Amino acid sequence: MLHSWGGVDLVLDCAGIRSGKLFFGFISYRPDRNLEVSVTWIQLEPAQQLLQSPRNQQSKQSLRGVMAQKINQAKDPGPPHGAVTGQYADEEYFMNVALLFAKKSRDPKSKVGACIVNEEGKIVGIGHNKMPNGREDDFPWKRGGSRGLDTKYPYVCHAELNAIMNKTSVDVKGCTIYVTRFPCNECAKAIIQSGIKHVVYLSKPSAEDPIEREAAERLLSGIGPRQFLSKTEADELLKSILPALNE
Ligand SMILES: O=c1ccn([C@H]2C[C@H](O)[C@@H](COP(=O)(O)O)O2)c(=O)[nH]1
Repeated sequence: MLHSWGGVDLVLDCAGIRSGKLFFGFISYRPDRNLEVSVTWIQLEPAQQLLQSPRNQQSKQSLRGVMAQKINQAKDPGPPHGAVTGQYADEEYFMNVALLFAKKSRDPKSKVGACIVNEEGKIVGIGHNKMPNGREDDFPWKRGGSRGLDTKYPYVCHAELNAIMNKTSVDVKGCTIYVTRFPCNECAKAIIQSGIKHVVYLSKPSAEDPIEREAAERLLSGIGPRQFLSKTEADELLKSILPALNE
């Protein structure tokens, strides 16, 4: 995509999200000089606003996080929250670890996985939703609106809590938690109390209990949870918003 601006030809090359804001990178190119002069990051608008704009409703599902492939191709200007060093491919890797652990869950309906990563980019905790240790066969996996004693809800230990409890480091202060599902309000409290500073989640299914969801949102608002985007989704997002930029 070639644009001309003040005698400089600009090649739109990459885009990404930093701290919940959507950025576009332009590789500037002067015909009289060498290719690739610089990469500039321009903040456009909060990503959530972009997701909600009617123009982008059709791609709402795909507007869910980071434009990973493009970012991987670009030189990484730094970690999104100061939590992960190195390339953005790390993000995909950590979310995949969380997904791998979700697979271990015996919950027939909702398998959740979590992976805690420290500021050096090392995994220091993993967990999935499971019944309490040693009591794995003692409680039902049944669902039920009433959430009574014959359902899983009063017994199951959530993935985030397990990841925190399973930590291999002294503490998880300043860490990032990659979790396959938006945390509930109880996990939000555990995340905050443990000192985890960043939350990256994959899916956000509609909540059974809107009060609990709202509480989770409020609790995590200080952390600014961020939704993860796969490589494919990132490319879709780029494609879907390019026409709008060219209007
Ligand atoms: O933050 C969360 C929220 C939920 N979970 C677990 C607990 C249960 O095993 C399922 C939720 O069951 P539904 O059938 O989808 O109601 O997910 C968790 O680990 N972390």
